[in-house]
Amino acid sequence: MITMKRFLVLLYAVIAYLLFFATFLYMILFLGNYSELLPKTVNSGDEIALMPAVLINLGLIALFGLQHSIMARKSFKKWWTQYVAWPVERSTYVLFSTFALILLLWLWQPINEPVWEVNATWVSLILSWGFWLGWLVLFLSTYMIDHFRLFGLRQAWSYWKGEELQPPKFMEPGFYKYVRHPLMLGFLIAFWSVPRMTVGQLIFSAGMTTYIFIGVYFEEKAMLRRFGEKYEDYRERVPKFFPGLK
Ligand SMILES: C[S@@+](CC[C@H](N)C(=O)[O-])C[C@H]1O[C@@H](n2cnc3c(N)ncnc32)[C@H](O)[C@@H]1O
Repeated sequence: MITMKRFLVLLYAVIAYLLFFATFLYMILFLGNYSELLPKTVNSGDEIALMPAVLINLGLIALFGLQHSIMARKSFKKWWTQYVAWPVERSTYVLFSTFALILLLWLWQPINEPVWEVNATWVSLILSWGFWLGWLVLFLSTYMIDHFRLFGLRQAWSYWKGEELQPPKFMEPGFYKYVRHPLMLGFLIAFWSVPRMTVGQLIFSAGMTTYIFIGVYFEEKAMLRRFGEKYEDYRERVPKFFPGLK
């Protein structure tokens, strides 16, 4: 019975992870405007009137931001872990984030009016590479802190093996020696490395950038609560997003 329960927990975590991973890959291609590969991208599809499109898009970003922030709060975690057991708590968070992302990608309204369009081939090339560099920085950063814990697999794996889950440790590996938020920096690079920026995509990039700043503010407050002086010292020494910029 216990083995069955452990197996189901692991299965749930793996399914949540795979669903998230597939949706995230879709999002990358969606933002890269790979319309030959996807049924819909950030700029493709039928356009509706400007105002409703802007409001729908802002609403979708706000919904994603609220889900992501509220469910990450300590008080929320305290409340819902009465109903959701610790081995599946993070996976359930990942699952809800995936649903919010699917909704955003599915209901996104294209607004194809260009804001900028880079004509110089070399600048366009740099921006196209920047887009992929951003995702690479993000992906590597997840491994530097703990990819499997971040996406709930470590928790389920510990439960499967009957081990106690160790509390997260403060670390300064790799990119984290140079900036406090390399993962978010990866997002910022990818969101803004756009050779042809439309009004629709600008709403996405600006909206998500705003959310990143808000999310990081709350994350730092939580890190200060958890790690105290250690994190305070880290904040003194290491810049937030840009290496060398205090
Ligand atoms: C989505 S990750 C983003 C991390 C960071 N904001 C970034 O952009 O690289 C959020 C998780 O990373 C953890 N985290 C952030 N910095 C960390 C560090 N230096 N050592 C260990 N864990 C960290 C936080 O506890 C949080 O659960």
